Amino acid sequence: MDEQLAIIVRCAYKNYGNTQVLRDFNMTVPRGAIYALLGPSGCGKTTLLSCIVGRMTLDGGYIETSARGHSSMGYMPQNIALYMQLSIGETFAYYGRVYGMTEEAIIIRGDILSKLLELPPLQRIVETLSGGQQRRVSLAVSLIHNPDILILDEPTVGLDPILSDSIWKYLVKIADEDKKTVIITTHYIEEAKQAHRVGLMRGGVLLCEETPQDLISKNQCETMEQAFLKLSYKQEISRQTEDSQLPDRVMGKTRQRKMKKAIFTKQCFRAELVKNWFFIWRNKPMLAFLFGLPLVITFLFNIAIGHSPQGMRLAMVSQETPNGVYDCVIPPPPGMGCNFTYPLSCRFAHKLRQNGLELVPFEDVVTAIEAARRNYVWGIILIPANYTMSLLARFEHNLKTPDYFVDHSTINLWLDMSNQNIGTLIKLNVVLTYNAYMEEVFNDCDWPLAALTLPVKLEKPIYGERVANLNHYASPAIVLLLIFYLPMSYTIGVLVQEKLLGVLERSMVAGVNLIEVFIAHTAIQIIILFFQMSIAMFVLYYLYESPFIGEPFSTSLLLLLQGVSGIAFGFCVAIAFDKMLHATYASLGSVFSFFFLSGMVWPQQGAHFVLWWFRWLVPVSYSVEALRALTVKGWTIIHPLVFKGYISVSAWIVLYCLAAHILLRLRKGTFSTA
Ligand SMILES: Nc1ncnc2c1ncn2[C@@H]1O[C@H](COP(=O)(O)OP(=O)(O)OP(=O)(O)O)[C@@H](O)[C@H]1O
Repeated sequence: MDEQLAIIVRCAYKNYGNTQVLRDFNMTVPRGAIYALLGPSGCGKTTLLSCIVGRMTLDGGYIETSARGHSSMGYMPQNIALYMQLSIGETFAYYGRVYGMTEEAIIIRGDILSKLLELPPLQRIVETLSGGQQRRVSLAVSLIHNPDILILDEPTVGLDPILSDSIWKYLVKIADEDKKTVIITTHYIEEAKQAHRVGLMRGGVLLCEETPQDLISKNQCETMEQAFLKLSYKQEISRQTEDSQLPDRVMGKTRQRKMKKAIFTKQCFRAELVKNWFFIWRNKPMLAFLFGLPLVITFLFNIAIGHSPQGMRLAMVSQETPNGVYDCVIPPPPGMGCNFTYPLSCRFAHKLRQNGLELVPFEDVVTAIEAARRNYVWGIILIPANYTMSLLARFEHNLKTPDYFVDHSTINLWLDMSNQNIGTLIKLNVVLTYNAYMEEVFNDCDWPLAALTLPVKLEKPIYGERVANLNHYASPAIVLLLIFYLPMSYTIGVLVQEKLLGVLERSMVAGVNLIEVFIAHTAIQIIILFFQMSIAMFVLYYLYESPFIGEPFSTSLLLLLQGVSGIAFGFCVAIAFDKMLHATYASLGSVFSFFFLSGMVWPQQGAHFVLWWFRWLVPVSYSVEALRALTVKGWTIIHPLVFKGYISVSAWIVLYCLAAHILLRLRKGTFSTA
């Protein structure tokens, strides 16, 4: 490239779908000149600048610049594109670090720019500044590293004329004295008089490229505005013929030099790390969400799930006593021994009440069933006539019990099973209550308990507890899903927001790459994850005593890996979707699927066989099993089931990173919403 030139654009073509924005566009920017790019709204100025700074790629043609690296170029996008939670000083420090400046140089340069641009005090948070002040900070950011080439997209919009004038004077000074090159777009045609060269653009084509004086004199006009109007009319008249002459798209090779930079630099990583830290620290509601959610969810999970329903109404029809259950109001006398003057049906009724069931007396079964149909009771218990006598006779005659005693010693139970959980729990309650009351009778009478119980003896469980507890079963799944979901939603929220504000793109134009963004983001997230994990595990395993006999380090490592996989998944979603709503739907959809497939609601072994075959495709499936084995069984990483969990979660991290890389390539390296 000619030494005297800073930027050349040749035969450039750019389309957005079917909309052609640049058509055979040519432009030559000399070194040390201010080049004012003028044109009506929508003619393609921003698109062209985006291609020059590398935010977008051309569809045809080529762009060459004399910039040696990211720090040779300063870019001020059209939108404010600033991190709202940072102060002005922190914003300068962030970009200064990205450009590799020393802390001292950043301070000196920041002072110069804040005087020049009349900025508010450096400790003011960007969010609290007016629109005009934010625009000036944005301009200062593009100047912080004193670049050789400045690309400014409408820097003077909304500024008062005196300030605009001083900015123009500064630009002229750095161009004349320091040989800096400036490309500036503006809607204020007259202010462009101070530029060394003016390019008039219309409909994606450059109409002319002259000095302001030549533009006025060659078109025999008095002002630039008149010259622009004249050229626009000329173009309008000859558009038909021009259109047919210009090819729709150049088929030749596209050449757009990407600025070289190492995959990972300490300076960008540090800048990202500090910026992320300030973002979280300044965002108190976000902090409350990050630390409050694991606490609230695990707490709610424990108080809302796994407990037996209380006060369930059960109709009781007792044919043993003249007034049914009304005769059972008086509790059994204490220490009555093996005495059956107090009916056994009343003893059973009393025990059922003790175990949380509300018994509603009914005279007959038909009315009771009617009550169940009206949703008044969950079931009906029928105690037959002569129950006590028949039961005793059954014990006495055993295998030779006459049918009458068999029928009259049998309690009938009808249940409303429309709610499977409540129906099953009432059934279990009635059976367990029956066993307990019978044990009492056998003990009172000194009869052998072995004659009562099933000839199957349940020994102490090898792992877990004697009575299965749903909460304890689901704890590993809930903690794992939480540790996946929280970093994922945070990553998606932060990155899509940064995309929408244009700050991520600006950082990337300044030289940050997504690997640095990912690593810095993950580093901060790991600190947060540590607290989130501790909170969730404290509530589940300490406060609500879910069984934990495992090794804390291996457990934390698995959870940490799961958290990192959540971050990586969040990255994929944030790259794939530009709109917050779409990203939210994608994340919610996946978390819901993981929720069902993790075995939290129902054991994975009970899923459809197709799901069982493909459960390796479910990112949390093996890790939940591994976590259950780690916590309840106390197995270690050397056990194949636990090892599989670690391998699975690590493989998913790699897979998500690969998917993010492919998505980014498909998007031609841009990470923008444009
Ligand atoms: N992401 C996009 N998808 C589709 N069309 C787009 C997209 N971005 C811009 N355009 C269209 O491309 C054309 C050029 O847009 P561009 O922003 O480059 O214009 P501009 O000259 O900078 O306008 P202004 O001066 O108003 O900022 C416009 O017609 C715009 O509607």
